[in-house]
Amino acid sequence: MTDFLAFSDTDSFRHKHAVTEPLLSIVDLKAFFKIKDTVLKALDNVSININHHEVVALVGETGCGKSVLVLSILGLLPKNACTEGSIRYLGKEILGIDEEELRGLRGKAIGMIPQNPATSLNPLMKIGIQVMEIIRLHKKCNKSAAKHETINLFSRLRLPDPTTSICCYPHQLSGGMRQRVLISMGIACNPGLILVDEPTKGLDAVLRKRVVDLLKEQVSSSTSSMLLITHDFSVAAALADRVAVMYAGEIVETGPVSQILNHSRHPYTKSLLNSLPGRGFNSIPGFSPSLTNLPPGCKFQPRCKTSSSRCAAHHPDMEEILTNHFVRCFHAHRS
Ligand SMILES: Nc1ncnc2c1ncn2[C@@H]1O[C@H](COP(=O)(O)OP(=O)(O)OP(=O)(O)O)[C@@H](O)[C@H]1O
Ligand code: NI
Repeated sequence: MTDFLAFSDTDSFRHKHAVTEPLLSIVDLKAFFKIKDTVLKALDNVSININHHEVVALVGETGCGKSVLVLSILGLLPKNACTEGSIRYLGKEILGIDEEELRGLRGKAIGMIPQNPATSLNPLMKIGIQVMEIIRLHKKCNKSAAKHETINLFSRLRLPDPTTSICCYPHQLSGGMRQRVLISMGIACNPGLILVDEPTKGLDAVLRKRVVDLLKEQVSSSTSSMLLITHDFSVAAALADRVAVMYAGEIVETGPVSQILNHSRHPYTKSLLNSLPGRGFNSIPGFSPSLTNLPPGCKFQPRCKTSSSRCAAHHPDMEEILTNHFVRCFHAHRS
């Protein structure tokens, strides 16, 4: 626990370390699930940095490993998972640290806004109490100060009538309100890094815009960085500085948001963008490979229209084709 005292004062620690090192640095992260006699490779050598005050969007089809990446950062993977590699937060290794140290990290240094508002709140507890508990745990403040902060947070997130809504139970709230309660829990302690899993999933257009605006406000009014998982490129476009595209457990392209949206070089990213309603609605033929039986060579090759024999035999490395724009494709230069 002592090792992580630095996390309890993230801003001053961050100041000392200036911007010389990333806030979060993930290097060659692997995550496997053992299922009977087979091994499912959910993450395969994932490397990604998140810099200070930066929003990185992680996009990719269902099952490609986005949530597993977020859960591995917080040490929340189930027991049948094995991990290898390195995850450093402000220079300290956090992969494989013990539960007590993780508790000191979660919520305070790294906040999480989980994927499912319907199952992520305790149905038997008033929502105000659930938020106050996080504040009291990490800020070591008394009940009335935590209550005051919770009301402030709720009004910042425009939950109607914050002083009465803190006494509501989750079932008394609409889906959009529950989503805002989860956002308030994720940002309650002003963490250095906020992990946000599909914040707009299942919301209508109006609520989607409201949630995006709230997250935008949080990023601009604090020093937080964000790892944002989304299927929705418009959410990435509205919030992210950088986009990382995942396919079958690995990152295949990363770059500044405008570069990825307008000048992507990986055939998978291009196909994803072409499958958007505004860009032709062309679904990607074929399916993602089974993570228990991955093809040799490039994992996208079986679905790729521009592949060559080299792609089927060899696995491409990430290559920087323009400043800060990395692509895992032998043919990135030709497009
Ligand atoms: N507890 C588990 N045991 C076994 N396999 C798992 C477990 N959790 C996830 N997986 C597998 O790991 C892979 C990645 O799952 P993950 O939930 O990270 O996908 P995702 O990219 O978040 O998808 P979605 O967009 O649907 O949320 C999937 O093949 C999934 O079936
Ligand atoms: Ni997920």
